[in-house]
Amino acid sequence: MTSPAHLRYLDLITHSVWAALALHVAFGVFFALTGFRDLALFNAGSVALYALLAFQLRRGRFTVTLLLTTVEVILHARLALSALGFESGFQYYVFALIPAAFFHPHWRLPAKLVYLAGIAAAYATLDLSPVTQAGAAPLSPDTLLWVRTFNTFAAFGFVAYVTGFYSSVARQAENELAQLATLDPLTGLYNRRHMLGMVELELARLERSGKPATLLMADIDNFKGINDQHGHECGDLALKQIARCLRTVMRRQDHIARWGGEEFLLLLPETDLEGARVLADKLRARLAGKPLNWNDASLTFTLTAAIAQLQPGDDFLAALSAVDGGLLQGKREGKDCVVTVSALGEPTGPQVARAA
Ligand SMILES: Nc1nc2c(ncn2[C@@H]2O[C@H](COP(=O)(O)OP(=O)(O)OP(=O)(O)O)[C@@H](O)[C@H]2O)c(=O)[nH]1
Repeated sequence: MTSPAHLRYLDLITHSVWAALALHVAFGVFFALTGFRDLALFNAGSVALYALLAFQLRRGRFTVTLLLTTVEVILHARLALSALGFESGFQYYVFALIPAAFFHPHWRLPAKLVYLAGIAAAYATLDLSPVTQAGAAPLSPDTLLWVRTFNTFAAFGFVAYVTGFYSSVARQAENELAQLATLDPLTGLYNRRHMLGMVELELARLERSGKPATLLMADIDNFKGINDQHGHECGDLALKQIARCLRTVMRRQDHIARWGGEEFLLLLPETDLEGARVLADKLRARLAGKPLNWNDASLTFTLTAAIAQLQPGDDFLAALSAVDGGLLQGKREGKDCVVTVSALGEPTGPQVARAA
């Protein structure tokens, strides 16, 4: 039973118990100094309770902790209000119990609603009782103002802490979801779906600006042999390193995705064929210069690439199939080379270049 939600809640409850302990020490001293002996004694009992709860929380018993805390908060509020009156603001702490119960990771909604009804009823008895309204021995107006202000800030502070805690959890979860939706989990590069969105955007830009963009498809040579000889774990590590390598060579505005197993698609905005060829050679040189050390072996990689320039009005799928065809041609002609094709699929210029 150690799900992330469980661990998060345990964190929250642990911080809250320590905060409650500190608060009760402070109030214990205050009540002792102002002559409220009963309240000081109750605080001493509360400090002992919170110390015990902090200790047993290590075993993850947060339901017991929440229920005992609830009883303590309500009894304490009752006692303090009976002594000092409703104006002292000790009832505010009851509100701080609401988020603590609603974020409980194992309680279902009906349990939360029952709990909520229970603390609402307890609050109503505090609110409606003449004893807790008046208080037996009210403080001086100045002291009362200080106590109420302090209680307001402490209770609001707690609610703000819980809300902030869970809003940062929600933000983190959103970021993780966004990453899952856009990134390839192994290499951290864009996934195919996100790349299609980027392509759409770049094509729209290309239509407006008229500046060329180039598509570059790269495939690692003989990758099957890496898996077969050194295992899948080595293959995965190699892919990660290759992805890092490719990314360091590209410009910031270039886009790269893991298109398939050991196949990468790059979209290079404002880059013509000549620029793409230079980049492809840089990629090949960088790969050659970055061997992967695996056990006693030093593994070097080569890639075959195909490039096609996109003009305004070009169809992306046709260009994609053109670079796919270019790749096949490069593989047939010995790999470790760059093949230039037109977006319509006909080879243009020097078809296969090997200079690194
Ligand atoms: N470790 C690992 N291997 C992968 C992954 N995705 C694809 N592969 C492997 O990549 C290899 C691709 O094999 P092929 O398509 O024959 O390509 P190749 O061996 O690179 O041959 P050429 O492309 O002709 O040079 C297969 O063994 C796949 O299992 C991955 O995520 N991790």
